[in-house]
Amino acid sequence: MRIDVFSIFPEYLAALDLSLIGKARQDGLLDVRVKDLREFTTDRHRTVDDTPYGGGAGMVMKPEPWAQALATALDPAPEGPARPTLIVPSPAGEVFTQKTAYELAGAGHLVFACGRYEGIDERVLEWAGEHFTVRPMSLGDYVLNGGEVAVLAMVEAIGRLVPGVVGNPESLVEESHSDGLLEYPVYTKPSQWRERPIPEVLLSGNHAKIARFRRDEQLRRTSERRPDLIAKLDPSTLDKADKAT
Ligand SMILES: Nc1c(O)cccc1[N+](=O)[O-]
Repeated sequence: MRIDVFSIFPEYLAALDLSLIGKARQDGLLDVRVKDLREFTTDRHRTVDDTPYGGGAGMVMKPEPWAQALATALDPAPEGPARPTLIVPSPAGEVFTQKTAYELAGAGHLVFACGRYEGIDERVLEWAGEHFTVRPMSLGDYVLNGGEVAVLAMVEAIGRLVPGVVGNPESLVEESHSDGLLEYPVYTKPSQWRERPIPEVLLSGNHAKIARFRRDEQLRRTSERRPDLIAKLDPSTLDKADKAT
């Protein structure tokens, strides 16, 4: 998978050189290219913003640097009909979820445009629609100063699902949101810590009982912390035993 990221703060994306994503880049599983938007300006001040038409506070990102930058993500031209997906982190975007991460993990080429200030001139997204599948995307309903933090989160969530990136694919199965529920609590040695024991069933060696305990904990946690997810559950994901809970 090729991933292009454009930002006026490319050093913000240095975290993509680390850990799992960093290793996937070294192994050639992810081809991540971070570029400074200011490389695509033409004036001596490397200007990327200007005042908003219609007035209002703040500045808006100029269209031409973005068009020049995004055009480099189209080189070499996509093979066949598949168009790169342009993700624009924005509070006005669709909500990014684990389902989105799985969907995008299957894409061949993702491009991320990190907006700053009051945002990117809307005509950039209109122009980009001729060359990309454009998807404004939000991590949640809160305000950030730019898209870089969101890109770090999305690239990690997507990248780890690309085959070969995570050593043991099994570890992807029982995670929060992988089955629509929150993950169960985990414990490790010592079995007694500051007068706190671990749930006894985990020492039983009875795999069926342990599985039941973990499933019950998932349902309990999800009901307590994210009742909205329970409402969304596909009834088929609840097996007979769950229904008996
Ligand atoms: N919420 C927000 C923002 O305020 C600015 C850029 C990106 C996001 N987001 O992805 O959630």
